[in-house]
Amino acid sequence: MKTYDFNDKYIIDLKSEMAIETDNIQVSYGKNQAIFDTSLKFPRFKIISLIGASGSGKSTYLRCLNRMNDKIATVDGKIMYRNVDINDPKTNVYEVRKHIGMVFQRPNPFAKSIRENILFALKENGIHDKNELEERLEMSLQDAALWEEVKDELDTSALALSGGQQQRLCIARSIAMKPDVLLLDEPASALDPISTSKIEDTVQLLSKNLTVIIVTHNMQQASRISDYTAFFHMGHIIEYNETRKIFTKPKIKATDDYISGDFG
Ligand SMILES: Nc1ncnc2c1ncn2[C@@H]1O[C@H](COP(=O)(O)OP(=O)(O)OP(=O)(O)O)[C@@H](O)[C@H]1O
Repeated sequence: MKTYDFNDKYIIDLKSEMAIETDNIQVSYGKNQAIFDTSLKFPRFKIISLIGASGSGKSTYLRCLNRMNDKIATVDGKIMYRNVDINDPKTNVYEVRKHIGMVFQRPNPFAKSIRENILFALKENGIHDKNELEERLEMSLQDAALWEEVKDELDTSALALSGGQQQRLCIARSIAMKPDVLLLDEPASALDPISTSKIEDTVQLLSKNLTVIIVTHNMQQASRISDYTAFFHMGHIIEYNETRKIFTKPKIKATDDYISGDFG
């Protein structure tokens, strides 16, 4: 296995308005440190891919951004969202997740109707106005490119949908809350190429209104859809730059080896 100097890194200096940023994040599972000193800034209305080999820490880092590691790991450092450190234990985690949504690798709709999958969390969060609920239902399904396929069967079970449709329903469920940031953990890895392409189109449309941070193993996908890409290696951020530059002219040898398949 090749070894690389973790101090040899390049992080782009971004100046635009940020949706969320992390300052010296460290994550440990018991004695095992999975993320070291990671400071990254994610600009508003952009798509950012997190890439790296299996076990490099991409999902661990992503999960920090809406406090999904709270019960399984120790997370030190700051995560700034709207001038608030959301990693502070005093910050209400349910409030955080209203603004920073997440969709996982495997579609996980509730065993309820398509309609209730969208409306459940809204009602739980105190939205009861019928017009508002109907509006959010249609808006989120439209934005997740699912409306035309399901508008006549909103009261049938979500579990009857195909895997790709279920994943778009999970995206719709997240965006119905009108989050600022959407975290996607390999959302298309369990899907066929046509469903994958629909998810990619959806993600690109969504970035008009929110910031998307996506973990992907698929480098073509990262280069097709993202504005910026962050490369992780063994828990260290090695390179963060415009996607075009990462894939055409990486500045760091480890990144170059990874994207050219000459790694490990
Ligand atoms: N729940 C957990 N408990 C203990 N260790 C974990 C847990 N989740 C991840 N790890 C460890 O943390 C490190 C980073 O794993 P992580 O899943 O974040 O990497 P990844 O880059 O997302 O990998 P993959 O691409 O395979 O999903 C690995 O050493 C992994 O074994």
